[in-house]
Amino acid sequence: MEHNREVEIDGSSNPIQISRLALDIGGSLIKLVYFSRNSGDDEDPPKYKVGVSNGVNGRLHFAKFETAKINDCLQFISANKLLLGGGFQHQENCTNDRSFIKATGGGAYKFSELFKEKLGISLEKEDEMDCLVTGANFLLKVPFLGRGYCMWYSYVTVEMHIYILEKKEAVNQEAFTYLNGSKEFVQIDHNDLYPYLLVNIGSGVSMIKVDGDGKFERVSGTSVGGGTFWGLGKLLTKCQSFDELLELSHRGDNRAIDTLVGDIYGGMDYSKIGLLSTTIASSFGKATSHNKDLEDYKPEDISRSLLRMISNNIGQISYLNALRFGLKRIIFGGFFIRSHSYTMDTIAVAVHFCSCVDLHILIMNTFQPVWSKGEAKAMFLRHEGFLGALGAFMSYEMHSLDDLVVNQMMPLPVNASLGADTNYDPLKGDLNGTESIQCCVYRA
Ligand SMILES: Nc1ncnc2c1ncn2[C@@H]1O[C@H](COP(=O)(O)OP(=O)(O)OP(=O)(O)O)[C@@H](O)[C@H]1O
Ligand SMILES: CC(C)(CO)[C@@H](O)C(=O)NCCC(=O)O
Repeated sequence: MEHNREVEIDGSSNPIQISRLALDIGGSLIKLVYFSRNSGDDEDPPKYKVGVSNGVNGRLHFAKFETAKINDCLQFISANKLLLGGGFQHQENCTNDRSFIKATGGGAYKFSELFKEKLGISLEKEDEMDCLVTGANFLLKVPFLGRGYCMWYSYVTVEMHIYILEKKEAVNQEAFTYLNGSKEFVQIDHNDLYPYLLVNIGSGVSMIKVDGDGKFERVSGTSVGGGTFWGLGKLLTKCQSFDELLELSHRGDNRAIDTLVGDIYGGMDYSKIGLLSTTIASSFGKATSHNKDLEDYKPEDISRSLLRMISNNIGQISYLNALRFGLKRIIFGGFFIRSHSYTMDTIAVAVHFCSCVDLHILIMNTFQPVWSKGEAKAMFLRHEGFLGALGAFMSYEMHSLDDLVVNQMMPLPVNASLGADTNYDPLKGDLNGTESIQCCVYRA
């Protein structure tokens, strides 16, 4: 039986009932997902609410912490009383205080004792790949709202102890393509969702062929991932935070460090094999220069070059795996992406055009792929970093994808503005980790 108690987390006098907390404790970041029931005097105007029968209306909240600062996370859970209704109690032990919360990721093993010691709670471990797939399938099945509909979001800061619940209108769309700076939301037909390649870019990268709910196979991976970008970037630029490193990349020019085809070919394209003069021939190639040291390169350029190298590499490996299994859709998740335009652009370009066109031609000739150049589509997710945590959340007892229904059908007020995301700058307005979803949990 679940125990919900009312706790105040929004700094107002309105108590919010927290029920269910799930964690994804990764190599770099800890992700939290928790559900809060709407309090009696719901903040949503009743006229926009949908009558959902037999369900409990509320919000899914998202928060994240660096794994290295796990004590902040423990403090956050404790200070905000997320455990009061946060987990479940084993049916047979209702009267005992043997509660547990669902957790996935390597840290569910590594930090199990710490949670027991500091919070007196057991972590019930869920398989990481399983959770990633469940979370991705859930998000991809969130109904698409075209123009004319909106969702109410609330933003929750992850700064310690401070919660700001602020209502905002936004168009609820989860999956989108990104190319040449242009973001396009995609409606995915639920009957045509599978198979797809899920590429989760965390500290390391996992590539999973998804064939259905709970039907998947991890087909590939690479250790050159988000941890590599952050780790190498920190060493090379001396910057102090991941966001700072990303910010640097905005202002950088990779041509200062990368060797381009044109640098080798005297400014010319190598058109015979499909390489433009502007294509990178060798990432960091110019750094071999004898008369230059690290200090002679700008941190901005280093960051940009590194981001390009890693994103490109992941995009290409993903492309080749999609080609290997004849998959047309590649969905990218994980916190490395951070809705960062340059990262998404680089990955998308690598997937769509696979910079090594000659390799593609070779493969075409050898293996007769079922689709041709550029047909694979890279897609990104708004809640990219929370796939595992969402999956763990949904593994509570009776959760199937159908138990959690996003409460979406809210007609848009006549004068409300649409397309809230078109000028969205990820470095300023962070949708990742701060956005909650209005939803409904059945049989909660
Ligand atoms: N604030 C941040 N601090 C550190 N890394 C960040 C931050 N924001 C984004 N990142 C990037 O996200 C990556 C971690 O992503 P994610 O949380 O999806 O993976 P993880 O679960 O920690 O890793 P793994 O699954 O490999 O154990 C980091 O390696 C880094 O590249
Ligand atoms: C080890 C995990 C699964 C932990 O999340 C991840 O970091 C990963 O997929 N790394 C890549 C390992 C590899 O396939 O080379």
